[in-house]
Amino acid sequence: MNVASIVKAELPTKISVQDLDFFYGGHHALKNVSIPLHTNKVTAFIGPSGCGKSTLLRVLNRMYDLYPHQRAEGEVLLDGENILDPRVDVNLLRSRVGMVFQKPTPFPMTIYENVAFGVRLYEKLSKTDLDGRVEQALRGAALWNEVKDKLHSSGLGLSGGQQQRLCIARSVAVQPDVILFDEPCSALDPISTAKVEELMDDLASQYTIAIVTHNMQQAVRVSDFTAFMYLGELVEFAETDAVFTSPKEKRTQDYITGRFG
Ligand SMILES: Nc1ncnc2c1ncn2[C@@H]1O[C@H](COP(=O)(O)OP(=O)(O)OP(=O)(O)O)[C@@H](O)[C@H]1O
Repeated sequence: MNVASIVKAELPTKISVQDLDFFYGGHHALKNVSIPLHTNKVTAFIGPSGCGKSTLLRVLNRMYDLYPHQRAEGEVLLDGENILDPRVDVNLLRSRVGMVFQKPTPFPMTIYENVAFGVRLYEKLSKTDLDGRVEQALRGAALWNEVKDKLHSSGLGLSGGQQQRLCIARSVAVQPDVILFDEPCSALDPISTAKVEELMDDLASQYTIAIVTHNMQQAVRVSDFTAFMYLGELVEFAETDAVFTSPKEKRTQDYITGRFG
């Protein structure tokens, strides 16, 4: 079934995944997945452990390239260009499609350097422009007010929630088109989680966002669209309200009502 066709066709699409298969050696982890990520919308990926959510996210910025024996087949179009094409510059791709991981992973350097580091890889900015970019990114990640007086202290001295927002600032600083969040709140306390969720809403005005989450309430709170995956297949994809109030597939219904997973 072409589940993606159910969704409003008129919305602009930033990423279009088409007939994607993914293999870890002999293990077929994604099976014929087709799904759009609509521009400036938040798409949540839900489903039981091992269904392929993180794998799909890792395909979207070719993270799997770092590992031998992992391979993707099909097409992933970013603004119409197939990013699975071996000729694509993966460094450039990763500057356009940023990723925030489950555990905050600041570099062992100052708050300022954490944010400036990626920018320096891609652009040569004057000191004033770089300072401006760092401030803008920290503001964008709702962290500026908490760190503006200690920009030259270590990023590792921040709380877990602040470290995660620092990682978001690091992604935002290189001005990507898309940000991928892989369970970004699972290591955070409820207050930090609320801050990151609130932030996601603001970020969607500028970026296209995909988030993997085990927390269904979180998917409802933060996303415009929800994709339910099961055993490597995309079972259902629709507007979040529709998925949670009137799922079309029994497996989705069973999952969201806690019958498995
Ligand atoms: N490095 C790997 N080598 C081999 N198989 C892997 C590897 N990483 C994941 N898999 C397998 O691929 C499938 C999909 O895994 P994936 O991590 O994408 O699932 P997930 O839905 O994100 O799970 P979780 O919710 O537990 O994070 C699983 O069967 C998993 O065991």
